[in-house]
Amino acid sequence: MKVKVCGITDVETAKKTCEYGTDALGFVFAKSKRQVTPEQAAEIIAQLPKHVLKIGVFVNETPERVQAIVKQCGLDYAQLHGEEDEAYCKDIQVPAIKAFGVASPEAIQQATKYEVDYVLFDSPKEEYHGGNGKTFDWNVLQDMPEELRSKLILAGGLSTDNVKEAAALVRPYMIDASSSLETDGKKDVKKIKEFIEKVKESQHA
Ligand SMILES: O=C(O)c1ccccc1N[C@@H]1O[C@H](COP(=O)(O)O)[C@@H](O)[C@H]1O
Repeated sequence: MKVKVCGITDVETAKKTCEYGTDALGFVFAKSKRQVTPEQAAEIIAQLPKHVLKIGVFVNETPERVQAIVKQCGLDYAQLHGEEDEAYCKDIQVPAIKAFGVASPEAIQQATKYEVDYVLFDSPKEEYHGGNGKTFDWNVLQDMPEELRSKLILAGGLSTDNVKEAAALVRPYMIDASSSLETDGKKDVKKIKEFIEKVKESQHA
């Protein structure tokens, strides 16, 4: 099972997270406690190994700005975490992940309509569109087509305490976390290391 650590804001944490074996790192360009500028993200990304995926998080941004930031920073994917519709996602012209707030099993039907590389299931939005550290009822994902499951990124309040249970129940392609990997609002490399280990153990469980 793959793992993504989201909300990276400094190069030391990014490098350590790569050393610990993350598959992907997330950089938030939307309104967030973890927001970075394209210039900050580009400077961090330039110092990281190529094999780790770099994912930019956007909320209701213009396609032109998403495309420009993807190019400027060398991002592998744009994570669209707002109300971007099917037409927006079809026309975005960069590799894309569409995020959905999951309140019921209907999220599955909604997600299957989108032509994107991956879908991400998170808890419903609050003050911020994501990164709220809240879980949702994973049981609503029980009857998911295997085709969707194979490109599913599971997020929303995942931590070392609950990730094994979530991974076993949902069996996503990738696990994504941000809030639980912080202490006093800053990424905590000890928590990141433990979390990556737990996810990697999950695939053997
Ligand atoms: O991390 C943020 O601050 C953020 C802001 C706006 C949109 C998405 C954001 N992050 C994504 O939110 C989910 C859940 O994170 P958490 O573990 O519950 O904190 C995850 O996909 C992040 O990529």
